[in-house]
Amino acid sequence: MPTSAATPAAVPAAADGRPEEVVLRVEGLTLRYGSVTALNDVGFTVRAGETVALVGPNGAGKTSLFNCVSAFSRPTSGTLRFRDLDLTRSSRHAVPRAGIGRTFQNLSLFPGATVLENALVGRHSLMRSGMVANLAWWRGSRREDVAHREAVCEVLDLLGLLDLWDVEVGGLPYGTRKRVELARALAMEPTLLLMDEPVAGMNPAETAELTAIVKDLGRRRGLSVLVVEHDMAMVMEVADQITVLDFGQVIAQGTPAAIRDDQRVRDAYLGNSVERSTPAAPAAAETTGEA
Ligand SMILES: Nc1ncnc2c1ncn2[C@@H]1O[C@H](COP(=O)(O)OP(=O)(O)OP(=O)(O)O)[C@@H](O)[C@H]1O
Repeated sequence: MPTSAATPAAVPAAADGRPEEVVLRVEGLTLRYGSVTALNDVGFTVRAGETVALVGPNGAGKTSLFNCVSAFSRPTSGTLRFRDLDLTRSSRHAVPRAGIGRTFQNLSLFPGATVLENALVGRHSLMRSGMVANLAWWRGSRREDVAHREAVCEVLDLLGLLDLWDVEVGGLPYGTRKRVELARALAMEPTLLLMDEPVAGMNPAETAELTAIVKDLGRRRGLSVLVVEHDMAMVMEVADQITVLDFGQVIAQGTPAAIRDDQRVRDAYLGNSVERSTPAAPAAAETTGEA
């Protein structure tokens, strides 16, 4: 599986201390829906192995940005590059094949299929035939494709799902189903994982479990992650960098410590919730204007 590079070699660092290799570059991104400007001149980067969080109040533009990165929406102007791929010109089908995986705010699993079958669907971008055909094939065939199954079982093991491989997804608790969805995204061997509100609707134990998994993916396994999340305790725990949007504009960027101490962010969004949910801040780092 993609994350099998369990302990990545030391990553070359840029002058700002962040990894040098840029995986996702967003520059001057603007998206208008008629008279509504959902994104206005947004810029940031996701570097190799980094977890970058996008936060902001309702309507700030987070989903609009995710939709641009997934090629579900075409930006009005600006640059959006995933490695060498121009995402402003890509079809949405090209995005997973290029190495961008996604989990959704609302679960989109096959409830009558098993954990293994659902995760195997994530391999479809690595196969020649389509997703539904693949699902039917896996169910109907006794022939095993060892490489695909082994890769998926490795992902299930990583996410604590291996014991449940033959259980139908529909009967599983919500938090477990969210992990199955993550397994499906990881099974496609992404370089960049987009996570849309991964802990929304989870109880505290499920949230803690998923938070640990996301940290592990980014820090120990070298996966780049872009996460939208309203749970600021989770964001502060997993993020290397945070970009804060308000009314479609970037109002702050930087490390969790810097964001926590940024007055504009406090005024616009965080209020006192961060103080309640995170330990006392160390001396504030500078927020960066660049990504
Ligand atoms: N299809 C659309 N047509 C018109 N306006 C839209 C459309 N989608 C989003 N918007 C507007 O764009 C702005 C940004 O919305 P978006 O959903 O991206 O925000 P968000 O930060 O994801 O909010 P939330 O946290 O509530 O999901 C909002 O003003 C929203 O009403």
